[in-house]
Amino acid sequence: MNLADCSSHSATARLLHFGSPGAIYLRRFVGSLHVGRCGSNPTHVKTLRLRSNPPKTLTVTAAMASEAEVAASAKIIDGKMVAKEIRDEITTEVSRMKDAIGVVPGLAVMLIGERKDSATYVRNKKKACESVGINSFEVRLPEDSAETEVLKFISDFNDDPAVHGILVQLPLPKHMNEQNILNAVSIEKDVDGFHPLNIGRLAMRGREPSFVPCTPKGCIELLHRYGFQIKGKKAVVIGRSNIVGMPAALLLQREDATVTIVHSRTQNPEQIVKEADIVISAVGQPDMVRGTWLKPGAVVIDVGINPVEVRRLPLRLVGDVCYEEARKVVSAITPVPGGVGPMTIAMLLSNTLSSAKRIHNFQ
Ligand SMILES: Nc1nc(=O)c2c([nH]1)NC[C@@H]1CN(c3ccc(C(=O)N[C@@H](CCC(=O)O)C(=O)O)cc3)C=[N+]21
Repeated sequence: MNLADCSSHSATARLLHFGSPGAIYLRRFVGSLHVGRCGSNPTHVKTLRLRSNPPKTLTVTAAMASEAEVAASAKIIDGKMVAKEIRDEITTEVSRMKDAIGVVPGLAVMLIGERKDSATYVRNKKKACESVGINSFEVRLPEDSAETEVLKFISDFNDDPAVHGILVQLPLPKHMNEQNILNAVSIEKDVDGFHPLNIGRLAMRGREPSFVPCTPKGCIELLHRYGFQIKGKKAVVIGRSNIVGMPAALLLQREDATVTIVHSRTQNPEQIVKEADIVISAVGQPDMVRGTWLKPGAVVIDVGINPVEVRRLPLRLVGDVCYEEARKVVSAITPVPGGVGPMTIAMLLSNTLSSAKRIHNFQ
C-alpha cells in the first residue's frame, strides 16, 4: 500500500471552494483540526482549518488510520473492462446492421481550436469508432473561426444521411456562443444529449430523451453492470454542471434513488455526503472528497479527471475522491484513470449505434 500516493501533489495550488481539507489556511494555527493531506501518513498530521462555516473539529489520528488499514479494501469498479465489453457488444451490432440493411453508423466530431486535451479526446473518440466499425467524420477548425462556419458544418451534418451522430467538442473558443451551437444540432443526432430538449425530457416523468449525456449514462451503466441497487438508495451527486452533475442527478432520480446535489455553495458538504449510499462526484477538484466524508460501505463513482503535478514528474491523473483513503471505507469505487472516462466513450458509441438504428428503423 502506498500511503503517499495522493499526498505529494501540490494541494495549495488548487484551493477548493468546498469546505474540504483542500481549502485550507496553511498560514496559522486555528482551532483543533488535524487532518493529513489526502493519503498522507496520518502520523504526520498537519493542523489545518476548513473554510466551511462553522469551522469543523475533526481529528484523524494514527490510531484511526491503523484501524482503517486493517479494514477490507473496496472492490474496484473497472470501467476500462466494462467499456471493452460494451465495445464488443457494439461491434457485433454494427456488423449485424451492416449485413442486414447495408447501413454503417456514422459519427461526426467537430473540434474547434487547438486545445491539447480536446485534441487527445477527439483522437480517442475516432480510434474508438474505428475499433467497433463505426464511420467517423472529423472537422477541425481554427480557434478564430466564425460561429457561422461552425453552424454551417452542423447544418450539413444534420442533412447528411451518412451521419447519425454529431458531437461538438467542448469547451468551445470563448467568442462562440455554446448555446447557439448546441441548439443547432438536430435532436435526432444529438448523441451527446446536450440539446435542451433532450435535457428537458430527461427531467420530466413520462418523457424519454432521444439521448442521455454520455458521462452520466456511463456512471449508471457501471452501477447496473456491477449489480448495485439504485432504487430507494440515498444518492449524492457532487457538482451541478450541465454535462455531468445535473443529468447524473436526474438519471439517479429516474432510477428511484433519493437524490441530493451538493455544490460550491452547500453548507457542510461532508455531512451530506456521509449519508449517501451512492456518491457520484463531478467537480474537477483533485482529492477533494476525503475518506472521512464517506459512509462505510458506500459505492463511489468518481468522474473527476484532474491532472496533478507530483514532484515535478509528468502530470498524473487523479479523481475528485482521495482514492487511497476512500478504498478503506467504501465497498466499491471507480479508479482514475480507468473508471468513468472509458465508459464515456463507450456510451458515445452506444448512442451513435442507437441513433442509426432509430433513423433506419432497425431493431
Ligand atoms: N462534446 C463533448 N462531449 C464529451 O463527452 C466531452 C467533451 N465535449 N469535452 C471533454 C469531456 C471529457 N471527456 C472524456 C472522455 C473520455 C476520457 C477517458 O477516456 N479517460 C481515460 C484516460 C485519460 C487519459 O489517460 O488521458 C480514463 O479516465 O481512463 C476522459 C474524458 C469527454 N468530454
